[in-house]
Amino acid sequence: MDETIVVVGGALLHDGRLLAARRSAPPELAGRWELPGGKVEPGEAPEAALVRELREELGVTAESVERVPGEWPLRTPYVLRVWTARLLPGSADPTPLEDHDDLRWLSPDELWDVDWLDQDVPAVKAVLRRWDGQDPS
Ligand SMILES: Nc1nc2c([nH]c(=O)n2[C@H]2C[C@H](O)[C@@H](COP(=O)(O)OP(=O)(O)OP(=O)(O)O)O2)c(=O)[nH]1
Repeated sequence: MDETIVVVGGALLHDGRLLAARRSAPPELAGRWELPGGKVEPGEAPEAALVRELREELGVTAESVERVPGEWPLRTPYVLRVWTARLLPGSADPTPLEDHDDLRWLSPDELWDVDWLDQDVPAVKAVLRRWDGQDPS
């Protein structure tokens, strides 16, 4: 039986930059940077969960674009899957409403300026590979 619970991460891309969010909780993750998102609820499509989480956490209206290949284990039973996403016309600018206390739009050459959660590092590398066809490895 598959008891995996998917955490969706949003690689929100805008004007050639990726949005990184600094967690404010729980204490063991606070201060580290991640892709905004959260747990998929029972019966919910991951793309819908991503749109919901981006609205709740950042106050934006966004849409998912495409799945970034790969899956990254978090603490059991969670796994991280990532979709690229974009802001829809008329969306508010992202604001750290819950779970985060800082946001940064990072250009490709700034991506490693922030202290990503360990488990997000391979996910961000996968995003970068899709982005402009670059391969950072
Ligand atoms: N959103 C997100 N969570 C991540 C990432 N990397 C990572 O290890 N996590 C962990 C942190 C949390 O333990 C878990 C997701 O929890 P969350 O707090 O963001 O999800 P949620 O909004 O649905 O939370 P809640 O309803 O339980 O409060 O996955 C990431 O890139 N994005």
